[in-house]
Amino acid sequence: MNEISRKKAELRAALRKARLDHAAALPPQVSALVFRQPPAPLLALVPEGAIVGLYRAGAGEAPATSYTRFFHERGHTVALPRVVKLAEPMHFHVHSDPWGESDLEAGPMDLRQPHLTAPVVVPDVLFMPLVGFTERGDRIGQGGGFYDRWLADHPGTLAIGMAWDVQRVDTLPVEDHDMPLAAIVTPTRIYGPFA
Ligand SMILES: Nc1nc2c(c(=O)[nH]1)N(C=O)[C@@H](CNc1ccc(C(=O)N[C@@H](CCC(=O)O)C(=O)O)cc1)CN2
Ligand SMILES: Nc1ncnc2c1ncn2[C@@H]1O[C@H](COP(=O)(O)OP(=O)(O)OP(=O)(O)O)[C@@H](O)[C@H]1O
Repeated sequence: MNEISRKKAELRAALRKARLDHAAALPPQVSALVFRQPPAPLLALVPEGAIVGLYRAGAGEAPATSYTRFFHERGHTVALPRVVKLAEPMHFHVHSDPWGESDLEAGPMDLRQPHLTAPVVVPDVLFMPLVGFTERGDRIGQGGGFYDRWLADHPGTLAIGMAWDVQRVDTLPVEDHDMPLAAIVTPTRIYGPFA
């Protein structure tokens, strides 16, 4: 492992803990209100008819289900990531039932994901979970490289991060393969859109 990877692994562990502790400490009446619907400056980044990729949050992650239902109700095709093996790329599959989630199955890491049979799509706008971020739009994720590889393969997609405020750090080690974000939303702020 090189120096940067070691540093990233350390940061990831600390930030994952901060994220989990923060989410667990939120009073239910607060968690019910945050990330309810995308704020107007973010909505302006989502063209009519755009395919919108989101995620099914795991423990501690910023919840994305309300945004998913919101875009689905507005007539957008919504999609969620599906991962099979670490070595295989992640794909986005149509999520047809954001209210009942009857179209999801158990995936790795306790994540729920669409079945293999749901159509694969390429989101125009992608809301993604962060482990850490900077106010300039640098990000660090779970460490699988799934999002970095997917974004490298789909440079036309606009990437928006969702996070708790406690996940912000002053600087992150950046490697050549790291793909920056177009904007970040937290319960209190919007960072970007970056030019
Ligand atoms: N909500 C949500 N969905 C998401 C992500 C995410 O961060 N959040 N992902 C963001 O990437 C992808 C899933 N990421 C994954 C990352 C690692 C492994 C994995 O198998 N890791 C270990 C096993 C660890 C364990 O089971 O405890 C391994 O290295 O073998 C699987 C999926 C797609 N969906
Ligand atoms: N475009 C790419 N092509 C090939 N490998 C990549 C690419 N992007 C990232 N990787 C590999 O993925 C692994 C994890 O990368 P990194 O530490 O940046 O994770 P991360 O940004 O936290 O993960 P993610 O992108 O899933 O959120 C690294 O071993 C890296 O070499």
